[in-house]
Amino acid sequence: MIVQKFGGVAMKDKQTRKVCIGHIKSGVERHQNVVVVVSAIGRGDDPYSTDSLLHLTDAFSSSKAASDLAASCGELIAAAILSAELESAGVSNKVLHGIQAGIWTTGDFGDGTISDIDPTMITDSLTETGCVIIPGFQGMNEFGQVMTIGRGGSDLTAVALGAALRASHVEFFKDVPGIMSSDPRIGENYKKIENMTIHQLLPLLDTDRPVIQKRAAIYAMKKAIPLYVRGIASKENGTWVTP
Ligand SMILES: Nc1ncnc2c1ncn2[C@@H]1O[C@H](COP(=O)(O)OP(=O)(O)O)[C@@H](O)[C@H]1O
Ligand SMILES: N[C@@H](CC(=O)OP(=O)(O)O)C(=O)O
Repeated sequence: MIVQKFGGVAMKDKQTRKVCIGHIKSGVERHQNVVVVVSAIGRGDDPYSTDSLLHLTDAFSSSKAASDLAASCGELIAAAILSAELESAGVSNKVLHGIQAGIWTTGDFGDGTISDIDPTMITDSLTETGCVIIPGFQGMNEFGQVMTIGRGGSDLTAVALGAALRASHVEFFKDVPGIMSSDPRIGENYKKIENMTIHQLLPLLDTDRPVIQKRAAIYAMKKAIPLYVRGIASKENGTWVTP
């Protein structure tokens, strides 16, 4: 089995999600079981993006628990939409969220840490359907409260699930065709890297908008999970990142 992660850009609109559905179909055909981790739709001011949800009221500064609960809804909405669109494309699937997903967190609201994963419901569901969708960026603390795990945290959800489920690798679908020698948004002198180690990747992640969340890369290194970073719309090979 593999884990596929689709971020806010991949989930942006029906057009991009159609492309994602093609990747999920191919994933199920090749690997039988695919766990799909989704982020909230879009970025910035887009409706239902994480930032939009966090700005719904300035009173969230008085309740980090309420702020996290609102922020977590972005991934939940994305999971529901993708689930429906997959069904309508003939791909049977199931969404697991909250306690069902078995992701336990500790630490501070807005910046929690994954403390444990109980993958029982995911593995049980994979006997019924080849595609299980998990909203990224969140888990539940010991009091049953929803907690988010830091910006860009769906990458960590994907890697942690990959480790807990012993996935062969975790695939990330990005708006770039792979990992470049430097951020293509910043300069022009970059080239795509075909293969690299996670150790080599880490220095590239010390930037405002890293291609993968650094915590997720460190988790993958500790748990020895291979990563494959590829373009959403690109036919070319992506970048393999090995432990
Ligand atoms: N070395 C790099 N190679 C490729 N992309 C990079 C690199 N460093 C930063 N990036 C940025 O990462 C972005 C892709 O990640 P992001 O949009 O955050 O994905 P997601 O939507 O999955 O969270 C690219 O648009 C690019 O600007
Ligand atoms: N939606 C959350 C979590 C996340 O990982 O998003 P993305 O995969 O779009 O970077 C955020 O904006 O921080």
